[in-house]
Amino acid sequence: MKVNKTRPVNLDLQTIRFPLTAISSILHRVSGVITFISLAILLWLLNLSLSSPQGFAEAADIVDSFFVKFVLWGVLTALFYHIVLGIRHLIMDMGYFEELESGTTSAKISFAIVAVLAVFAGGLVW
Ligand code: HEM
Repeated sequence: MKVNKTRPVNLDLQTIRFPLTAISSILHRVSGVITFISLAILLWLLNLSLSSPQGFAEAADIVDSFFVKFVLWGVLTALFYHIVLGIRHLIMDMGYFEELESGTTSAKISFAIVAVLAVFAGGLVW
């Protein structure tokens, strides 16, 4: 087969820019995996806190550190991201926001909603 050697080739990763819709999609997968992994840890923590008064004190002690609170905030934010962008996904499955322009706008609006929910998550954790 004859190959056209003059066709444009772009392998310079520094010049490749992902569109916002692609970034929102990748982060949706990442947030789903984070939610899946953190579920086991959160269920273990819930079980510990419900096991006995000492268990509750132990669980409260674990959560009472900046690092753990920061991780909990990240987990909650990932869950909010997954839910908000998941709902956007389901709306797109119904045939809306499928064009580049409306898809980019809906991604921006979803990001803004997640930012508000991330602040709310911070209020819950601290
Ligand atoms: C425990 C809760 C949840 C976990 C662990 C979870 C995890 C995941 C994972 C790992 C994926 C696969 C992502 C991929 O392969 O691209 C996924 C996809 C998806 N999730 Fe969730 N999810 C949860 C809750 C939710 C909720 C509450 C919604 C509601 C909006 C939702 C909506 C979706 C949608 C629409 C997809 C498909 C995305 C696509 O087709 O690319 N998920 N989820």
